[in-house]
Amino acid sequence: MLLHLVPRWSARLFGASPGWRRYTRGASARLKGLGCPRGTSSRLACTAYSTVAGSPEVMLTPERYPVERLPFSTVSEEDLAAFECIIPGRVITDPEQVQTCNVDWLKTVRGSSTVLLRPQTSEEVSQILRHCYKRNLAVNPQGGNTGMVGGSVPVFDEVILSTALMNRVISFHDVSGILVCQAGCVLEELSRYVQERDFIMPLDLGAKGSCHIGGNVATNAGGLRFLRYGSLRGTVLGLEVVLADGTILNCLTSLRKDNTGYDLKQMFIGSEGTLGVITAVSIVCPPRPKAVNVAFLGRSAGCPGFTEVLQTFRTCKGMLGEILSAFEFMDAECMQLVGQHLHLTNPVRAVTSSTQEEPSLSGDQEERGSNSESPFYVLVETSGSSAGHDAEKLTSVLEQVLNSGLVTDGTMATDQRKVQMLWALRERITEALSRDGYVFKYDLSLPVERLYDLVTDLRTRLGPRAKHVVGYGHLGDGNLHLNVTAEAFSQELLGALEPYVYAWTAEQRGSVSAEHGLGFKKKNVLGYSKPPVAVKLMQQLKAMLDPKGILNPYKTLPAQA
Ligand SMILES: O=C(O)CC[C@@H](O)C(=O)O
Ligand SMILES: [Zn+2]
Repeated sequence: MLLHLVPRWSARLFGASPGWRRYTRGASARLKGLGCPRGTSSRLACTAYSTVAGSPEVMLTPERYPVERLPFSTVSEEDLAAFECIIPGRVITDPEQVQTCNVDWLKTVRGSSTVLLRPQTSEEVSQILRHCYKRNLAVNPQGGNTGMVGGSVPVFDEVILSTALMNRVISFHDVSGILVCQAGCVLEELSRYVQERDFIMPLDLGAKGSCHIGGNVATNAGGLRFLRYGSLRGTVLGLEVVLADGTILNCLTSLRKDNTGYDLKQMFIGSEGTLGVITAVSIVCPPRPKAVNVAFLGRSAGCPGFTEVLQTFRTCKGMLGEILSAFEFMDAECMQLVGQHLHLTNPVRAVTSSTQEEPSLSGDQEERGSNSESPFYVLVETSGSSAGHDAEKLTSVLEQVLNSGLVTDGTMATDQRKVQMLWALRERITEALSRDGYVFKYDLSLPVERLYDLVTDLRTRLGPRAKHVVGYGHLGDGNLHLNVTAEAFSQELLGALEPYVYAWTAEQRGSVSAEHGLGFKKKNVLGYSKPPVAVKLMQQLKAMLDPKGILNPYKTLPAQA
């Protein structure tokens, strides 16, 4: 039986944690002896949570959204027989198994496909697409199904083409760090594989336990290491892609420099399976940092300024230079939600008296802070090659931000387990939000100085209609994750959010999708971030590469008038 798991976000509760330090303002003189080398920079792998099967029914996408089925063929017995010839025993029609792949992990969209195909090779993908193309059957390529915008599941009855069994590492070069693998390799497994060889993957996401590298590339996923290692557009060196008509495009080179003609792979990176099916990836992996340190910082209430968060970022950039590997932020409502739904402990929450021990700080705790909730928290990570040197640098930053009053509380972790615990607070916000109710998600690029204004603006605009309006994200990349929760989906709330959020973003010359792509849910708002000429060119490219429009229809591009 096929068990499709929803994302395995990094998990674990805080427990007693000797070996990490808490800092409060004024404690900087005691910042000493930090910086044990860490064996790895990956966060905790964790238990998967519930499967879709057995959960309450998700509304069918065409019932919730205005979308018309395009005139594709429907899968016949003859088609199933043809698929069975291509991939014997890997044509899944059991409704329960297919159902899992019809629903996105956020449980917000649901297609009605009746068939799931599980090829193992590019040749098999090619034969499947050749058949679908001839028969005018629509295809939904699917990786780990961890997307946020409804791009990874069918809208109607598209054939689901899963990369789950395409999970072989093809080669790894231990001098260059170049990894070549099939598209269905799970990111966390690749991370483990390259770490054993003293490298790391250039990207890391909360969904690493389920997402596939092919899906990461197809959506141009950003994630938690973007600040340091940049976009997949830079780290992916080559791709193998099967085109809509079944042609195999082999651009799976491993060259760092190749200036011969157009860089075709870039067209498929971020195309969300609408231009071709990525079947293999060549990617350059950075050397594994010998030391990773994480500081988690907060501020006491009464100084709610986002300005101080920005100044802290500026200080970190200036003082940490090339070893700064992440600068993430979250607001107090996020912290409240990870506490409420996941029982994670706030490591810098101030307490009212010395009798209120925080178990997570029972080790070498420094000093208590004031007795209030911080309006913002930041997570700063350094990754470098010299443990002592890196810790010294981060310690100086902490001294600086504490002494200047930019932050009032902080904790620093040097060993892997504590680092993972701090990261869990940030990585598991998505999970906490989805336990809070229906989530309206926005993933925006904005000028950093305006990054939080939209959150406060929306709190006023929405009032009690929203349960929570939260802001968090990759501040170092100018990327805000604005999430609004409500008891249930509501057209009225959606109407209050959209197009308002998009128009606001466009006014700042931001992007309506910083890293999640457009998928099904955001395809009609592309025009807020791209001029009409660009949209038209994209539509022409789509028509050229997929003239029948069978690849991931209803996604990424607005329907042509
Ligand atoms: O759930 C979200 O809105 C963001 C998910 C992910 O991109 C993250 O950075 O945690
Ligand atoms: Zn993100």
